[in-house]
Amino acid sequence: MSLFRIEGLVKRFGGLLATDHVDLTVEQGEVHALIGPNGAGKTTLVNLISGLLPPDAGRLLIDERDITALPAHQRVGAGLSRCFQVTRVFARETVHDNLMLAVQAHAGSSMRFLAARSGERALVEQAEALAERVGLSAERDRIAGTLPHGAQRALDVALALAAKPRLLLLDEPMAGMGPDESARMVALIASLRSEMAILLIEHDMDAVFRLANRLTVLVQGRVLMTGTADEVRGHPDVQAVYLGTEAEGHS
Ligand SMILES: Nc1ncnc2c1ncn2[C@@H]1O[C@H](COP(=O)(O)OP(=O)(O)OP(=O)(O)O)[C@@H](O)[C@H]1O
Repeated sequence: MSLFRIEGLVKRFGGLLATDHVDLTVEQGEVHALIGPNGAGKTTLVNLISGLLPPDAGRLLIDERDITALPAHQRVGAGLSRCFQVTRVFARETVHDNLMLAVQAHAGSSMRFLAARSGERALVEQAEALAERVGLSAERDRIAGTLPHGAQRALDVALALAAKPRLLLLDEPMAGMGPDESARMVALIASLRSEMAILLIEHDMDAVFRLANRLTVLVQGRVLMTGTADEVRGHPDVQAVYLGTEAEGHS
């Protein structure tokens, strides 16, 4: 049984089929990459998954629970957490305060039965554990907006992890990063794999091929193929349609 399943998903914009009967599964412990040339429909699919857009047909299931009709915020409760291409970090707050806001927002009902002081302590411990998880413990008291870009993206991942997701949706986590920052983000994503399923949308093909157990290639809204890195690399249609455009300077 797949942790996450997309069945026959369709999205039309007027006469354009931006999502054309897409089927896709993500297994527990898997990094599944979604790739495709510009305009293939990756952003539309991400918006359908996170609930920012309603589909015209099809279903989305987490652990066999149908989440198709749930609004975005309720999908988080169902186990879906998203990192954004545009970061949602509060730039004027410290790293620690950003994390405290996130863990408070997701504190379960069990917290309400704790005395105020031990409840607060438990939240602080969670915030500190998240900072450590993404390598930001030393930056605890830094104003988030003053962190280097890569560290801000790591903080964004930590904010998504505060929801304790079963499926983490990463939308171009390496965007705008230099090689060192990318390498750190690759290591971070790899370290999360055992705890959750990850759907990764990323243009950095080195990172994708290093991380992904399977890849789905999207072209004009349709799934061209799903396979391992070797299967995708070796597929003549992929080389023609996708990697060909990549070599011509697609970012
Ligand atoms: N709100 C909208 N209204 C009309 N057409 C749209 C809308 N959003 C996306 N499209 C169209 O749907 C198609 C898929 O776009 P989408 O942004 O999902 O592609 P993408 O693979 O994410 O591309 P990129 O890598 O450039 O972000 C494109 O042809 C785009 O012009």
